[in-house]
Amino acid sequence: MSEALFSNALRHKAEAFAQREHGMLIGGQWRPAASGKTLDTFNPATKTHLGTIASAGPEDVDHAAQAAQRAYREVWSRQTPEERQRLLWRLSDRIESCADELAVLETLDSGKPVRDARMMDISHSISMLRYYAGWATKLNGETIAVSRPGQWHSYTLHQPFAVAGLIVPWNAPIMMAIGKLAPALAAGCCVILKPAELTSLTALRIGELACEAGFPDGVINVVTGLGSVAGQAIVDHPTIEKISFTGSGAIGRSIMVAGARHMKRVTLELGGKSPVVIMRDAELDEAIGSAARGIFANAGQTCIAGSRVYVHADVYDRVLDGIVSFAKGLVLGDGMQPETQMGPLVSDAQLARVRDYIEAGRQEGAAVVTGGNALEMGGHFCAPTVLAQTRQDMRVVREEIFGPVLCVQRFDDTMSLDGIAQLANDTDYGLGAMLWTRDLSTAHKLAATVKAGTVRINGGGLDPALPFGGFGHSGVGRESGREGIEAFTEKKSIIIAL
Ligand SMILES: NC(=O)C1=CN([C@@H]2O[C@H](COP(=O)(O)OP(=O)(O)OC[C@H]3O[C@@H](n4cnc5c(N)ncnc54)[C@H](O)[C@@H]3O)[C@@H](O)[C@H]2O)C=CC1
Ligand code: BAL
Repeated sequence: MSEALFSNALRHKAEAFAQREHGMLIGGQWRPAASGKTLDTFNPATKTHLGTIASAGPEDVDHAAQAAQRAYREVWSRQTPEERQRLLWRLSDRIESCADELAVLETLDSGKPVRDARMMDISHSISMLRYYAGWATKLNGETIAVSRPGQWHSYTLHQPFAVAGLIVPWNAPIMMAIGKLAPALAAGCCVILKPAELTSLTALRIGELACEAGFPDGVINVVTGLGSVAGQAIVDHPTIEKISFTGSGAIGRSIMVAGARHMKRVTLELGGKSPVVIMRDAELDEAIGSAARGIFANAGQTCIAGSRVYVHADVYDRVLDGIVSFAKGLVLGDGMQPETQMGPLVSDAQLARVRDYIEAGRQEGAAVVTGGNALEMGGHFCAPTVLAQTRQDMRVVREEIFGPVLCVQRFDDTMSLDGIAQLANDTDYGLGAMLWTRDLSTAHKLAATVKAGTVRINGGGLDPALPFGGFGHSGVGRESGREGIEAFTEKKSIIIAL
């Protein structure tokens, strides 16, 4: 870990960027909103003003859509896959060379510890770009043997949407932006990226780096502004054929409905209420550490956070004690301090939401074993919280909290594996699940029955090559892997009568 990450020089550089007058990247030009409107962004650790961004309206979105259409027609659709590959790789190199600066900017805007921003968010983004750079030259169709051999020769092509709208949230701003930009650009789409209004700064810096990397004007457009205005205008725009969205279930549903008007193709990643199952034979120290990190990383503002833990009664006390002492030992603070392990929540609204959930848990009979309160530390801080004596019917167990709040329950030998799977599956969501057991048979049986897009057994993380997405209310479609790039294309069948 570079000591420079914590240097004043880097912080001043990032702050100077934040304080610049930010336009939006539309057709290769940096422009203010047509209305002249702006929005302010704040540092969640200190509540101090960080910068001002443009607040786009439908007119700006229309300019971006026109610029993207033009760029697709005149330039991008004529580029070779190898050229797309080269540009994606160059962008990854630019990001790598500015990795520390980007991490600091991400921390100042989102509150996450800068070490995490650098080692997870930025590193994963670089890997994602390089993974999809490789795909640009490999997105082949297939030759398909048909039922009329000798009469027909048939094959398929993957053809990109001309313009894709990428709407990303505030919990992992760079990672979410790159997770959509990389496959869209590799597939051959031009894009309009709309970062969350709370955390737009790194997307604007990525826009600059993309220009430096040599992406032609209009291929990457970055439009900032309110979701209800700029985001909605992207969803409603008739020539933006594809929407890739990550965020809340409520907005995801509204995008599905609004998108249907123009038959838009929609990919939705909508969060979860992911279960962690710890069997009696689990490697307990690892399971405890993983369960605690899983919910307290990024202050619980992680779509795949394991927020419900089910533990075998024989090891329940040890697991609960272990997670509670992990929570009590966490160093909270400004993400720019080297010792900080958990930062603030992104905003006052998010803190209020999390406090409301904790209060609802108390009212419904949950026991607050540790935490349960906001902290007067100058920012939107919430104590890492563990709730025991929780039941399946409680709101804290059923709804996504998106904060550092873990619900723990026990099961015993009277419960079959199917019963354990039913507990895990007793949710509208289905994004992730984590299983801890040394028994291979148990692991595979549970993995097959648990309703989740990603099941991890005894550890493991995310990988650009693995499809990522959810069952049920966790979303529609998959990102990453082959599915992630195919989602930015239409498949066409071609038949030649011989
Ligand atoms: N799946 C995930 O990773 C995320 C889940 N969430 C969940 O959502 C809850 C609320 O967070 P919010 O910031 O309110 O999420 P949100 O869904 O309102 O915001 C996410 C993105 O959608 C945009 N947006 C908002 N309204 C839109 C609209 N009408 N049309 C198009 N785009 C729109 C926002 O500007 C932002 O870029 C969180 O507490 C959490 O439970 C939030 C962020 C990420
Ligand atoms: N930058 C995240 C918090 C805020 O702007 O209110």
